[in-house]
Amino acid sequence: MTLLDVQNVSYSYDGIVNVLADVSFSVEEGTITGLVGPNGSGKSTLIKNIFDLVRLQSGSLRIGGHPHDSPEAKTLGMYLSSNDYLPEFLTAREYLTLMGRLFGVAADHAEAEELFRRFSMEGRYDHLIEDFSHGMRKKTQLVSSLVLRRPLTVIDETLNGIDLEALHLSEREFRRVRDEGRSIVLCTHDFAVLERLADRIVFLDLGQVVCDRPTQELVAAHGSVTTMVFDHLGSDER
Ligand SMILES: Nc1ncnc2c1ncn2[C@@H]1O[C@H](COP(=O)(O)OP(=O)(O)OP(=O)(O)O)[C@@H](O)[C@H]1O
Repeated sequence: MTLLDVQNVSYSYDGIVNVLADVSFSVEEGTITGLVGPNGSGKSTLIKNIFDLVRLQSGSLRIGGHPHDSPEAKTLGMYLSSNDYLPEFLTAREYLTLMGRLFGVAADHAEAEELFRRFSMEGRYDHLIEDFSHGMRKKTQLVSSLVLRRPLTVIDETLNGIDLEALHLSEREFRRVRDEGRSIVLCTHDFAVLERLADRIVFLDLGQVVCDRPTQELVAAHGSVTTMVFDHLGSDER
């Protein structure tokens, strides 16, 4: 079943230049989708549209069949932003409690503490986020998404800044999320991660979807995601 449906979305910040131009794609339940594109291609703008952080100007966006700006849609999707802004005056436990209340679910603190241990943050769950390093904040964001189990999680560059051990664990956890029938949209410039994880790649360039294909098919045709991107960037059609 389709979990996220993006249809003909265009967006302009200034009313002159289209940052997104007629973007359409969909995300099925139980899948990992890689969202890739050069700097400034519109990935974050698209994500902001999906989560109603900027007002949709044209096209349609549905999450779980609900209009993206409805309360129903807003409980289904979680967005991990590319920055590490978290409420510094809360402990990690308080943060997860708060996030759980926003989504209307009870955070499983025992599971979160266990994930903190596995993410090499044992004993830090009751510490103020203010004292956390950049990587620890990123891992706190990841733990919150893993514990709160939203059907759709959009991860915008959150894997930047975490160490290899945490990346290894994250990949394992993301596969578990997929096996449980939930979906992830992973926005990253790390194509090796996507080749290992993503079922499908959506490539955005200059605000348009120029490739939307299963990863295996794409790698079979081009050799790698990097080659596909380089081929496109160097092509005459651009
Ligand atoms: N608040 C804003 N006001 C005006 N223009 C903006 C705003 N945010 C982004 N833009 C512009 O929109 C375009 C797309 O930016 P966006 O952040 O969506 O790209 P991106 O693909 O996420 O880039 P990156 O890989 O660098 O994060 C860029 O030209 C950017 O300058």
